[in-house]
Amino acid sequence: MSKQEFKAESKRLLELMINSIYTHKEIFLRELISNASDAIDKRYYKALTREDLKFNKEDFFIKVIPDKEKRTLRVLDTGIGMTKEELEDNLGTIAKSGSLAFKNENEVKEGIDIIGQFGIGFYSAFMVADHITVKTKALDSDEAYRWESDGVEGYTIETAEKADAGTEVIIKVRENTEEENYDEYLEDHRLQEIIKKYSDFVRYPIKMDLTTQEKVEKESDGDSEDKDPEYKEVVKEETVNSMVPMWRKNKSQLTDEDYINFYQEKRYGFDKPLKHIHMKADGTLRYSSILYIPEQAPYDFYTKEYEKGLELYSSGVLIMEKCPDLLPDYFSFVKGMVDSEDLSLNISREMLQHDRQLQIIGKKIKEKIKTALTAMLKNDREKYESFFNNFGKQIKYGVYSDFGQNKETLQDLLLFYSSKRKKMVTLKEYVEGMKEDQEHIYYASGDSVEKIDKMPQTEMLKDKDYEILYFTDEVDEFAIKMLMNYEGKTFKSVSSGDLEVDKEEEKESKEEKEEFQEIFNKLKEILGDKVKDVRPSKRLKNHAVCLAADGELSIEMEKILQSMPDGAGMKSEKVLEINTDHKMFKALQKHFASDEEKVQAYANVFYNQALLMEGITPEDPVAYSNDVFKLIEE
Ligand SMILES: Nc1ncnc2c1ncn2[C@@H]1O[C@H](COP(=O)(O)OP(=O)(O)OP(=O)(O)O)[C@@H](O)[C@H]1O
Repeated sequence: MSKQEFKAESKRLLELMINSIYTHKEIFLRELISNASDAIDKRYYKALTREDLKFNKEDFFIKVIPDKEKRTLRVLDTGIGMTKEELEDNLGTIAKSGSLAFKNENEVKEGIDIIGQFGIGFYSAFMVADHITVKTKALDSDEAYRWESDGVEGYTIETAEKADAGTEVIIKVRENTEEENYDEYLEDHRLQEIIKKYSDFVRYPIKMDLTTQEKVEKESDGDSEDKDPEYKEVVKEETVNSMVPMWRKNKSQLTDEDYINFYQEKRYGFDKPLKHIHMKADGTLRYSSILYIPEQAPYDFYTKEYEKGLELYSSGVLIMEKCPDLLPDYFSFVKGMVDSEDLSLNISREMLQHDRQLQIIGKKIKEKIKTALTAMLKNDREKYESFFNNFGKQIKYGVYSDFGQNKETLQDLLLFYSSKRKKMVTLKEYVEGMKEDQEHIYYASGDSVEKIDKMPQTEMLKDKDYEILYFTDEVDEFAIKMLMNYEGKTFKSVSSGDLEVDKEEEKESKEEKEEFQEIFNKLKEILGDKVKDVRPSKRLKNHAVCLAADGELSIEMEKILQSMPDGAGMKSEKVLEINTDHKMFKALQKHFASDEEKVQAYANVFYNQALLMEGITPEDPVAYSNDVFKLIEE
């Protein structure tokens, strides 16, 4: 059986390829510039390997020249050029990459960054062009050639005139359509913008003739100021790209200022970064990265609109503006870039073929950020607290999310306000400061430090000199529940039914309960399902009542869950605690045997007062108010 070759309808294939591979038309310029840069690289390589060739860096550049009248855009280079055969081979065969062949044939050395590998990029120019001309003269050749094509009907090659070696690609820009504005590819500022975005770190200068306004110098009559200055348009050749990628430089060559400038130039944020991390890896997977911890959270940071990610470059050419896979969610505030020459790109260069490489880089990045934050916490507490103020919530979400997978990584980065030290403390610091027989890490939840400070439930612990951590973010208690314990110490809410502070006092409290059993039973009967229990309190000193919660769900958590669309059914097991030494309890005792109506009012007022102190509105404010009046009327 004879083997048949596949036949391809090349016209269709070309059309398909051009219009379905790329998401953004503007990348055609990135592709042409990358080809030009590859061509110069090849010439540089030849110069390294041949004695008779010199490579004077200044002579090698890429130039981008738009012409609005002719609707042409020219991209020229002083690279290696192409012979007639190479033109046929490389531009006449789709998916044939002369650059990949060059890389394979030559042992490409350090300092050469050949980008092309698929043999596709060139044709992306047909997304914006209806006709392309390539004029080229190969190094060491006397002949120049012109390749022309309008994309669908094939191409022609004929001899041409060209003085020096190199290539000039002339694209005839399409006319605007209703959906598409092609004129922008003839505008200086737009071209500049595209070059900066994708090709800023191409190693050779990308030049453009740019028009600027210059003041006309007039004959002046002494020192009077020119009230009516005249300007003229001046065209100057300028280099548009920055060329040297900062991340390739050695750290020792760079100052803090350089890193700040880079952050601002790249518009990673409008603030100043708190810290930068510059890393390079030279193992099997080579990459460099500059990461920043910003000073302030962007306005949309805690919204769904915020997109995390790092810029991803392949050999200095931008592949992705925000590559999310390089950052875990809990470090989503980190900005910066990664450049690697070892990425396996897909043909559009918009994605990677394997995410394994990203996983490896991402893991290292995660470790570096953690190390940097830990060092900041240790060596520059003020800076760390400012960081935590902005991004701490994200770290807490990190502890809580993914079923607590990352809690160990993150637990030592947490800070909470301490009742005792009146400042932020780490969990480690809390545990180190625990009283000898203290078993739990105590915390109190509320809207603000000020409000928590006044919570009746904190009275007794403070009195006995226990330290309490104040949880003011909604996520705090959820995160801590996920953490379960820290260095073997479990977390306990000041509102929990059983504080386990003083065993002796607890015994007393039991005895007391027996003494007032009848009253407490009655109160429970009146309040019904609203509370799980009514008990005498030992934690209260000056206040009459408070709410405590038995079980896992605290009152604060219930409030948060209630505000969520599907959290309405979640209820905490509320316990009404009453201070039996308080005047109000004594008043209740007085009426207990004689006035059923008053006892009802007391029960409701006690309960609703406790709710109010938790920031919860009574279910029936009118009934509550009437009950209050009933009690003060005498
Ligand atoms: N300006 C140029 N100077 C010299 N050779 C060029 C130039 N532009 C293209 N070529 C040749 O044409 C080939 C095909 O280019 P094309 O852009 O289609 O693919 P590529 O750059 O090899 O790969 P990729 O699709 O990954 O960009 C290149 O490999 C190179 O050999």
